[in-house]
Amino acid sequence: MSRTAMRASEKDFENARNQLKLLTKDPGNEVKLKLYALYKQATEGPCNTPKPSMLDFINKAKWDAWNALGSLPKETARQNYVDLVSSLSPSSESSSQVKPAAANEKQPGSENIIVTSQDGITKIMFNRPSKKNAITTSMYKEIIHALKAASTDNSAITVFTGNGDYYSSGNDLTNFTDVSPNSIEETAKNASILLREFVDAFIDFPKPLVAVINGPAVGIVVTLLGLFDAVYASDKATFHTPFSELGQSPEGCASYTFPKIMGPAKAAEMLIFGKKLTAGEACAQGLVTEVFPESTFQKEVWTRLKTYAKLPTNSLRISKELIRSNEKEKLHAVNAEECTVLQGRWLSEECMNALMNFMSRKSKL
Ligand SMILES: CCCCCCCCCCC/C=C/C(=O)SCCNC(=O)CCNC(=O)[C@H](O)C(C)(C)COP(=O)(O)OP(=O)(O)OC[C@H]1O[C@@H](n2cnc3c(N)ncnc32)[C@H](O)[C@@H]1OP(=O)(O)O
Repeated sequence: MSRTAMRASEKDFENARNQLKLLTKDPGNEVKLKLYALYKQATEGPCNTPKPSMLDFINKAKWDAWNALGSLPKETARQNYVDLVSSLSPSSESSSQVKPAAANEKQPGSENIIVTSQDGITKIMFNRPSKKNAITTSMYKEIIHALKAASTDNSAITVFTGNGDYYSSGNDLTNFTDVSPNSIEETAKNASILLREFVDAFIDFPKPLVAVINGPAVGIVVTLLGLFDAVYASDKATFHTPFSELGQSPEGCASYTFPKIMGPAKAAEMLIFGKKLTAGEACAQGLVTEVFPESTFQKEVWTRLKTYAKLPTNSLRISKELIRSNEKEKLHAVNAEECTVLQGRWLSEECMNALMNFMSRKSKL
């Protein structure tokens, strides 16, 4: 994807407002309501007016759309507004990146992350099977962008999955190996900033987020699961967070979500001692919603998700908001703390030795 994650400035926002006035084609009521809601959220914050009566249809629809954004931060609303306007303008070079979802529409980007929208579901797929779907620096940025686009597209739910035998082997360990000794500290700082923004995008994601775990999952793709609303796993999936082995520490808010989900003792076995769980064990501990036999996994899960995606979209968002909103501030604080700690870990001898071990194993030294 050409556009990396950005924060829209006041100027971008103003430009988007002007660009909207120049539209020649009516974008339709649904999009207009989204624009209205994002504009109000960006300028006034969360919905702060009394709910109109049931019979005041137009104002009620506007109020519902604004209210559905819950506590979405003003900055995110501003960015989403700019992205949505840009997607409506035929002259915009980035228009295809953030279009509202249409049937079987594939969004362009690098081939390592494939984003498609169909049947009310936006699917974000790790597509680097020869490297077990390890996540490169540009993939982190593409995922942030894909989540921002999915938060305002027409889909009801957003699903992550992997192509090939792995869901993902987590962070690409070579992200850190091409760094010159003089720029190690700067790289660690930049990585910490990117990681924080990446995890923030999951914390703030307003629609139901589902993981379809088609195979083994390692590292950050496991820790993030505590921020998902449903996790469906094939019985050949495993869940592994080998942070101590790598001289690192947990991220993705797992230091907070895992003890809450599975209790501190089980969380410690995973996050401190790196115990790998089978899908059945992860389900018994509450990290996974349901496990399916590999032979029927894809069919059963996608059939179910298509049914869920037909549910009223505002209701889905509002229910998610009710479940998650009280935790958001805490999660952002946990994320910030984990990223600061990791920044220090990446500079440690323990971490550098672990990366060297991985590289020497690769080069068969
Ligand atoms: C500004 C700087 C940018 C910074 C970017 C932001 C950083 C954010 C960091 C967030 C913190 C995240 C933490 C984690 O995710 S920790 C987990 C990291 N992952 C691992 O430790 C897994 C490492 N891989 C393995 O152990 C094995 O490969 C695996 C068990 C997954 C599979 O083993 P198998 O024997 O079946 O297959 P191969 O090893 O032969 O793998 C096939 C090829 O794929 C390459 N591969 C696999 N995983 C990774 C990986 N994580 N990173 C890089 N490369 C990977 C493997 O090397 C093989 O490649 P070749 O065919 O070229 O040898």
